[in-house]
Amino acid sequence: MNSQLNLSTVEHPASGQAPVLAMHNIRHAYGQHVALEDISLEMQPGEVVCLLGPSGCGKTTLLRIVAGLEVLQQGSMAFNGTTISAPGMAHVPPEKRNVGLAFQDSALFPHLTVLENITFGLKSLPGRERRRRGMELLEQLGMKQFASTYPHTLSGGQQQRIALARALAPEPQLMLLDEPFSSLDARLRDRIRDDTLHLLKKVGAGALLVTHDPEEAMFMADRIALMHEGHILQMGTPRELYCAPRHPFVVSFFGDVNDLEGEVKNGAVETPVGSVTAPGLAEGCRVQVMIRPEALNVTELDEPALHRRSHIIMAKLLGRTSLLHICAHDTQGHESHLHARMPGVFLPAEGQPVSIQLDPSQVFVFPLNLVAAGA
Ligand SMILES: Nc1ncnc2c1ncn2[C@@H]1O[C@H](COP(=O)(O)OP(=O)(O)OP(=O)(O)O)[C@@H](O)[C@H]1O
Repeated sequence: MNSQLNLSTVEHPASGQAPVLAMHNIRHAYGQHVALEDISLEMQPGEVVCLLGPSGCGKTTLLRIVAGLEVLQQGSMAFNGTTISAPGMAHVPPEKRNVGLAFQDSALFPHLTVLENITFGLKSLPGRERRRRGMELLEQLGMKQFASTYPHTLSGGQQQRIALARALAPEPQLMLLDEPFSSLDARLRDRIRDDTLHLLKKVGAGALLVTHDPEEAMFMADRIALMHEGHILQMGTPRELYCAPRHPFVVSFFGDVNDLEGEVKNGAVETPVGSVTAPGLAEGCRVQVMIRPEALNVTELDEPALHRRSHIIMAKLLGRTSLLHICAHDTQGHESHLHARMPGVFLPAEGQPVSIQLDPSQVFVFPLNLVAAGA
């Protein structure tokens, strides 16, 4: 980092080691449109953090602010305990930030060999050392044999891996990746993701990765920041977000869900698939009950088909699981259309009466009409 820049230092007595990235109260607007509001986030060295959320929620804007491609408007940001952006400070350009950038369409230099592409950012090192570092990265990617070939002879996936190695070569304190796998077909994407994760962990680089794919975020991330309309709605490990979501949006973003309404009576809510506890919610409170399809364990009943019993509407094989459409009845006879997901091939006939057991760990209760952002 440029020592001539007037950078102040932030102390982090709790961990002893300053976070590789610390952002506090970032706000960013394009004209009248507020793209980010009240964003605070810290990353520890070597940590992979995913910015996850639907299109337009502000992921790329946040990454661009970290990279220095957008000028910070409000809030502050520090790298390794050194404040790099804050009100009144001069903008530090991307090339002075010691970050590695890998974007979806990161193009390689066509007139340079693979090795020359990788060592492009290592001009300050002696020739032998540059070559050693470049070959080491190629070896880690299993692509040593391509050192002297030109990019146009490589497949899209191989080019993607070389672009990643080029960004990693100067040993940046932080890698910034914006949907780096989205231009690849599904099979290749899985492999490159896997390679990328192992390479990041092997070299110990921290990475901030943008994706709109929850499965990709869970695969890659140590922690996920789930964004919605310019806010971070919840930040935590994949397990925390999936198993202890703090907002209905977090539940529904991770997949299909049965969405029911009810009222808290004696600390619980009655649903067509049984009673669900509602800890911390007031008596009489109207609630949203979100039940993942995996929470419903369905068994066929050896009884005559009767409409007023819960029964199968349709069953579809999806591959590793079967999706059941069920007409479920509560004790008052109200009907609900529910989805259940069962492992393997389980395809009961239409009209088959069923009983349904509920796995409470996959059921989430929230006060009705919880406002999305900032809740
Ligand atoms: N240069 C710009 N000028 C004006 N508005 C912008 C600009 N860039 C982004 N926006 C708006 O800011 C909001 C956040 O955009 P951003 O690209 O950060 O979202 P995103 O979550 O990365 O979306 P996507 O996944 O589609 O890339 C959107 O409403 C977008 O239309």
